[in-house]
Amino acid sequence: MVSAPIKSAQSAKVISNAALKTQTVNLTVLGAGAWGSALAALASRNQHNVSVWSRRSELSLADAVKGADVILSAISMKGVAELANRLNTEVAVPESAIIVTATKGLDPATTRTPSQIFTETFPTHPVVVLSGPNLSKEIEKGLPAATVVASTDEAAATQVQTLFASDSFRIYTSPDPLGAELGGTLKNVIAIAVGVCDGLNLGTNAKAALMTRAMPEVIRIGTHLGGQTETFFGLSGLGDMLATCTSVLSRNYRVGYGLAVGKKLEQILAELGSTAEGVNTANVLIEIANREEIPVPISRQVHRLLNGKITPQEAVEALMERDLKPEVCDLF
Ligand SMILES: NC(=O)C1=CN([C@@H]2O[C@H](COP(=O)(O)OP(=O)(O)OC[C@H]3O[C@@H](n4cnc5c(N)ncnc54)[C@H](OP(=O)(O)O)[C@@H]3O)[C@@H](O)[C@H]2O)C=CC1
Ligand SMILES: O=C(CO)COP(=O)(O)O
Repeated sequence: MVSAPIKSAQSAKVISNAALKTQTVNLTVLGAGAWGSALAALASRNQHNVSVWSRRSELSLADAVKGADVILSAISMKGVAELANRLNTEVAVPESAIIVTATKGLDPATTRTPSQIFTETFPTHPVVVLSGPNLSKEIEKGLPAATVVASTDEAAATQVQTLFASDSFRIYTSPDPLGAELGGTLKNVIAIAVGVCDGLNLGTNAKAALMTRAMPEVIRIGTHLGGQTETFFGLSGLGDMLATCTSVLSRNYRVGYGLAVGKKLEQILAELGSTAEGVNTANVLIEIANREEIPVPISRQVHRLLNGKITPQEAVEALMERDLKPEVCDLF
């Protein structure tokens, strides 16, 4: 399955960033966590009008989205479906507003991605996915980073690109929202596996093998769900996998590391105090893999580990003892 063709015919047109930056955009960020706050700061630095809403804020959702040109959701996956429903039924979303989603997860009730939820809820609005190797703590410090804004509406993707782009945040557009979103989502489960690998001190060879063998697994399930193969080799796929699997800043990596050094999942999550989407994603991913009969050996061991069915050591043994086979990538 491939993504729908892009609506706009501007693919060859080079748009002047300088010209677009002169237009001030009214941006509403929904979610005042680590990622929503970092993205709001990037847009503020570009002189846009930014308001940030969260379920704890005094600002009502209706007031937050009033007059918005762009509405960006950066809340945890568990709240996305409810938020989309509230936006649809309780408030007046401006007709021409672009909806951007920066959440990396799968809906536990329906297995849908955030962009699928927003597209189904707001079929007349352009929906853009923002996803890439973006550890928010580094971005907050102004360290250089790159990301992808992906949409079937190329003009909308270009507008979002301009809204956030700066000398320290380089943004590429893509016509594959599902691929960009799924790369960022599925790698969280792999980051848990790599955290286990490091927590058990299994060495660099093991870590390289794990990340490399994770690629066909991510591509197999990601393409089955509608992403394009090449997207998984880009910033939002391989790029995000490398960032998340090799940084102690990653909360998903820290979940795996903590389990490997003998902590309980509940304790690790309490200590994190923020979202580690890979825990929920592992459950939804295994539901999909079982239903569609897609082999996901690494994610399956992560799922068993998270659900207390095996120890970290047993998870490693289960992976090493699989039948021997040729390397040739069994992508589909
Ligand atoms: N941090 C990062 O480096 C990056 C994170 N992401 C993704 O962004 C998303 C958010 O992550 P992050 O900001 O780090 O997480 P945080 O835990 O820091 O913040 C989560 C935000 O979501 C809100 N939220 C949680 N549940 C609900 C709900 N049921 N209804 C409404 N709002 C809710 C929280 O509100 P409250 O404060 O009231 O609980 C908070 O504003 C995740 O999907 C993550 O994978 C993507 C790229 C980088
Ligand atoms: O998605 C991220 C980096 O791109 C953030 O990773 P964690 O959610 O594991 O911290």
